[in-house]
Amino acid sequence: MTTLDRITTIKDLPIENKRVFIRVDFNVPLEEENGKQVIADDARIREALPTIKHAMERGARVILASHLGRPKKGPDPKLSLEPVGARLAELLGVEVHLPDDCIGDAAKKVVYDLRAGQICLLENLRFHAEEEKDDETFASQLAQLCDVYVDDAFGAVHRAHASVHALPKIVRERGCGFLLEKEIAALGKIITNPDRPFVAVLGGAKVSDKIAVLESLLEKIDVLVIGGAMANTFLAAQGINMKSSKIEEDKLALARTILEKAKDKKVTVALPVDVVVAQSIESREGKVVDVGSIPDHHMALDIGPRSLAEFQKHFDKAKSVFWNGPMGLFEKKPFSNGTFGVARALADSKAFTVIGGGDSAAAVKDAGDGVAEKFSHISTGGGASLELIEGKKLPGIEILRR
Ligand SMILES: Nc1ncnc2c1ncn2[C@@H]1O[C@H](COP(=O)(O)OP(=O)(O)O)[C@@H](O)[C@H]1O
Ligand SMILES: O=C(OP(=O)(O)O)[C@H](O)COP(=O)(O)O
Ligand SMILES: [Mg+2]
Repeated sequence: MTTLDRITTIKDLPIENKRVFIRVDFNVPLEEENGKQVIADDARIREALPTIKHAMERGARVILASHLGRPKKGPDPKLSLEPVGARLAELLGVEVHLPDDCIGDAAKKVVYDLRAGQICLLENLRFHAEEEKDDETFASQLAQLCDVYVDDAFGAVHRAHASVHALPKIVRERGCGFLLEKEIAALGKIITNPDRPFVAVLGGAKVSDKIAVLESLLEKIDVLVIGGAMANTFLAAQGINMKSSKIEEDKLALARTILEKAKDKKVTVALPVDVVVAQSIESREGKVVDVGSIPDHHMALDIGPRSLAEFQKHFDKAKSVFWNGPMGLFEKKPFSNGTFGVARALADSKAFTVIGGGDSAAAVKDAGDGVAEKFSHISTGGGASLELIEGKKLPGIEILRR
């Protein structure tokens, strides 16, 4: 079981007057409004506040660092952390300094000028390809900025990336923040000893990342409910023509293996029987069709009402539910019913319900008044909580141990 054994918490780290690098997960969902990037849900910023405030109050010179999105090649103004810095400044009521690069002279200038209790937010770590390569030279450039390393980026601890892995490897004074502690404590029960039946609900768009997790997840669960873009690949793997839907062609064989393995393990798999389709993600309305009857040039963008009713039957019997990944393109109204329907169904269920993921967490908050509050735990990490439940050791946690 994952515990925080031999991991120092920020409370016990010598941070007074020190330069303290806090890795946060400020990878917030964004919406474009009149050509500007606007934060759709600031939960990941709010959840990091206890650690940030603690460091400021103890007179640390605080250096926050995060990734945002998946920039393809170098700096991308649409994925700048600038709006995040502005929101953070509002929430804290202090100035947040924003160097325009996370390493080099731009960063050094801002960081070395910080006084005790002051705070800066480095620009998107992924503007450097070295971040995702866990590059040691890049990590040593980040290390030049700080004396102490704190990881509070729960949503990114499953990534062996430079700011999560190579950097803490070389900073002797290292530990975790309050959010990481809180997440591990809250997820503990569902990781080690979930009440059964245990239902996992998987959706979302990060199919190639998350499909591999399903194979070992089958060892832990009784029912696997699949929706969202994840379901498209599984339906295609069963020979259904998904037409223009988003499919991961190179994962079809793996999807078949998972379905076979589920049969062997007597894990029930529920896939959509109907979907909401449209010709493009910009379409203003969708049409409900059976999965076998998707019209040419149409793509599946949500689960349909019959699927929701089928999924509900599994939720009614569940004692524990873990959900990661929306059931469709819920950000657009015509394709939100499946996700909001599952959210409402789980909110009303008697099971221990955990939802994880930046987008999933945002979705339950949009699902209606009082829905989010009825979940037992809303985790800031999707992939991270999924891999913890799967039983994996996560690089960002393991590297913090003494
Ligand atoms: N059928 C679909 N087609 C296109 N996008 C989808 C579909 N289903 C889900 N999505 C998208 O998946 C995204 C979230 O995926 P992911 O990041 O894996 O979830 P989370 O952040 O909760 O872990 C959402 O932006 C949603 O619009
Ligand atoms: O948003 C995140 O994960 P999630 O979408 O699984 O919740 C994390 O910030 C990790 O991002 P990544 O999957 O681009 O490495
Ligand atoms: Mg996401």
